[in-house]
Amino acid sequence: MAFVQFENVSLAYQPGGQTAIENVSFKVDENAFVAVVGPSGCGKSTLMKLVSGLKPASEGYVYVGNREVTGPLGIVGMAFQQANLLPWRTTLQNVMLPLEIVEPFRSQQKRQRCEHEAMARALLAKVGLAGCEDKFPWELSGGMQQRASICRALIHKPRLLMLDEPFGALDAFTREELWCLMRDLWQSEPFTAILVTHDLREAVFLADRVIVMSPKPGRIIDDRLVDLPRPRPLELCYSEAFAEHVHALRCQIGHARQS
Ligand SMILES: Nc1ncnc2c1ncn2[C@@H]1O[C@H](COP(=O)(O)OP(=O)(O)OP(=O)(O)O)[C@@H](O)[C@H]1O
Repeated sequence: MAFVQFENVSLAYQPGGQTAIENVSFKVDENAFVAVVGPSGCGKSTLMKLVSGLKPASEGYVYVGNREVTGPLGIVGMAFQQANLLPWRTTLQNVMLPLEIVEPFRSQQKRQRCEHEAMARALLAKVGLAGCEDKFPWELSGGMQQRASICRALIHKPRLLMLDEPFGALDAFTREELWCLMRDLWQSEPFTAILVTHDLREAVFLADRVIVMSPKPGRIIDDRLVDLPRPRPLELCYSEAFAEHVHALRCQIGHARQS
């Protein structure tokens, strides 16, 4: 079985109401990087809620790690468009938050406080935030906050990372910097990643596959293999092969919106 598996999944937010996503089936292998794109309102965030167990399916089955998802999963890390750091906690304390909640770290908290803190400091250093451990979120730029939020999503070494537009609110240069950061984090210690994005270049740069969804109700209309070699330098974004992938995705979404 694949690491994430959807079998004929539909979800209506209101019982008997219109379906947000309909009859969706796909598989994601362990340690793959998959992007989900589609027009606004097609159900991308809904898909994330179903994978992470925040919403149950109205019909069909969702499996993660060979088990049916029946509630919120501890093996998931999440990052969103807003960094959502807690303003009363320092950067280090924000990054350590999942270790206070997720097992087995929660039970080890008192005995292994020093080890946990060292893990958080090492991760912050890896994303270029050494020296910011004691700063509060409002003392960090948007890009730095998002780096910290990615550390918080990864600190408990989740097997699955869910990314819902994490770079959407950043300027173009910072966004590209964070693409490279995400690429390097994933390559150095692979995890399964599902990225929701409106940015087709971002999807092609980071993902092995791009799933394209139709407008409401969301259905999968394409599952595109991105066969660009890894490791991928930023310069790849200016190659013909890269442009072809982006163009094909743009055409598909354009057609889906019109129909
Ligand atoms: N909590 C909710 N209650 C009722 N309807 C909802 C809820 N959340 C989302 N929807 C509806 O489900 C559909 C899919 O929404 P979703 O947020 O998954 O789309 P999306 O593709 O992520 O959109 P966007 O790209 O604009 O962020 C939309 O029609 C939306 O109005």
